[in-house]
Amino acid sequence: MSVNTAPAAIEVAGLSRRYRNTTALDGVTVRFAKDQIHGLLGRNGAGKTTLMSIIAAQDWPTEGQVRVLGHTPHENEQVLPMMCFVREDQRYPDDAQAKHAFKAASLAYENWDWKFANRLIRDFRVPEKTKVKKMSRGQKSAVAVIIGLAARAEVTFFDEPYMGLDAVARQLFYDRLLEDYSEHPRTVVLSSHLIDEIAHLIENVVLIDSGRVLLDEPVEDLRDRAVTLVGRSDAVAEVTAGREVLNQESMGRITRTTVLGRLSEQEHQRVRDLDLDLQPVSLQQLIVRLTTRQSAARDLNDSNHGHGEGEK
Ligand SMILES: Nc1ncnc2c1ncn2[C@@H]1O[C@H](COP(=O)(O)OP(=O)(O)OP(=O)(O)O)[C@@H](O)[C@H]1O
Repeated sequence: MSVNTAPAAIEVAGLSRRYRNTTALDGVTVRFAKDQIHGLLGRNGAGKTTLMSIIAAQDWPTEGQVRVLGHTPHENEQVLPMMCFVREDQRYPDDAQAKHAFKAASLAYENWDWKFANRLIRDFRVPEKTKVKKMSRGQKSAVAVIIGLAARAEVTFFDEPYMGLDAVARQLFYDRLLEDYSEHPRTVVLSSHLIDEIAHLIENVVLIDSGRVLLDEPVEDLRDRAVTLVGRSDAVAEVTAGREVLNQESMGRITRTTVLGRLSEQEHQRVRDLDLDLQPVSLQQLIVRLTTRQSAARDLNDSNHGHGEGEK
């Protein structure tokens, strides 16, 4: 596994957040490298929003430390304008129209780019003079996404920004994010359930489950953990024999199988001899399987060691 040696934009150590009956974060230690796009993934209720809210200083931890660009973000006037947190349930004043929301953002973020913002407003067809409160869910998401992009904050969090956006608008968001990021590199943390849709954008995956980090790995390494083989069923079965199968589909005599593990040089040769196709692995399938497997192992470990007693 390669180690991410880029300097950290965000460093989180031993972070916990407990509510009365819930432990939303449970000793999270993780770093997000500077000027990269990170995917923050996990099932519903895993703790993604809580983690981003605490890093963005919109919530307080019960325990642990956070540093953003070398500073403690909470009540820190120096760091707060460097961060932009885009969330679906963003509240705006009752009378605020979209143009007021953009104006407020332009004043809050020193790197705000009006030219880019106006282009995005046209692209997403945002009715600027409509009150945000009266907008459709997709239009509200578009307002939030435009602010997140045009702010060009040094650290930007997009918490499931696609909620309500149709397929065309989502693609537009991915395209504009990638284009603008390549011209103006910055640190982006993107939480999403549509893993395969964002797979080409993200360089690093942080996967959390029940408030703990299950996986923190470059996407490239993650993809290397499995292979997908397509071809004659008997030939695919020969090469994949004895391996853990993540996914299998058959149509007539053709089978498409994804298995865990790398192929040896010998196996690669066999793949060529048998005329099989090697295809990229679905990150979504891989992550779903790893989440299920690792959280089951952890639950077993916890029950053996009595972890979590007294919390429920
Ligand atoms: N204000 C709160 N009071 C009590 N419990 C909370 C509060 N906020 C979050 N939680 C709980 O903390 C846990 C983590 O929630 P969080 O919103 O961070 O998850 P998430 O990974 O963002 O989920 P989703 O993908 O569904 O948005 C959940 O069990 C949630 O019910």
